[in-house]
Amino acid sequence: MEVGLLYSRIRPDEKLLLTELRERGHEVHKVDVRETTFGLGEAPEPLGDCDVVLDRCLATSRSKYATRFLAHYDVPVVNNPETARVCADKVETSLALADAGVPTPETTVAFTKESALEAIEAFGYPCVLKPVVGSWGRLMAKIESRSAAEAVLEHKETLGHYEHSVFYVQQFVEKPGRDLRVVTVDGEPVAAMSRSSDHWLTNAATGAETAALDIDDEVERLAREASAAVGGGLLGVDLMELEDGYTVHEVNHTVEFKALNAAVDIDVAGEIVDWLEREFASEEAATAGAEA
Ligand SMILES: Nc1ncnc2c1ncn2[C@@H]1O[C@H](COP(=O)(O)OP(=O)(O)OP(=O)(O)O)[C@@H](O)[C@H]1O
Repeated sequence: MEVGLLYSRIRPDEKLLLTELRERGHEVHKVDVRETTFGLGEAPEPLGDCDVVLDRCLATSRSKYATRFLAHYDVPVVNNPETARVCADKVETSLALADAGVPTPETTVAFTKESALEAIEAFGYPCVLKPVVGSWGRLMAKIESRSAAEAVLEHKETLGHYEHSVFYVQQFVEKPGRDLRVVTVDGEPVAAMSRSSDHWLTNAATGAETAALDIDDEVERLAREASAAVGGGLLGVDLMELEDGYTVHEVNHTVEFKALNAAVDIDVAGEIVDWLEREFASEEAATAGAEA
């Protein structure tokens, strides 16, 4: 297979994928998105010749448009632009999950600080204010009082990027000190872990402790449904445990899996490449890969 890897920084996750692809004899083209331009005609070389391009861009704006261009050139891309569009934006994700009947935390969106304050008061304290675009728990605020709400809203309105004037207010979920991450390929769970922390932010990027997780039927079903809701592909579905069931708070479209790979006995990159081969290798490429 010829695989394009669109990146701006090669993280350990990309290294794992590159190693796995090369060991299997696939030809990999690393393309730095910062040095590439996308026109309306032909695909930039060498992306046009690839059997599949992996979008591993860090910036959601780059992911969103680059995947769109690749689809325009008829080059298969993981993830597809619809998935990237939905997952890159927390409002879109919440709507997609709600439309599909997947349980997700109650959320209200407001466009001024006055109406955001009303939404916060309606949830009561604590509640959560999240940037609509962003990851690694950055700029997420747990709001514990009206005075804190007023201060954060004023900061966002005065100092924030224009996206910060979309106020995404969410119920605070009383989770048991951890959340769950399931990596899926077209809905099929590959591996899962829990991420525990004393901090309310329990994602691995904030230094949470990770542990392998055997998922139950309910988590598997929700991971499948969440994947389908956002358009499928290679995803990280994040869930929190409730007293009775689960709630899906995020679906990641350029999923990091280094921490997961270290936590489980499964070769996550290997499973991902197995899936890429199944989905995107032409018959001759698959044979070449098998012979290598
Ligand atoms: N509504 C909520 N109630 C309680 N805790 C929450 C809520 N939403 C998120 N969290 C906690 O905050 C962490 C980060 O949340 P979220 O995944 O939405 O942010 P993010 O910036 O997109 O992070 P990442 O991209 O690393 O997954 C979660 O792992 C979870 O522990």
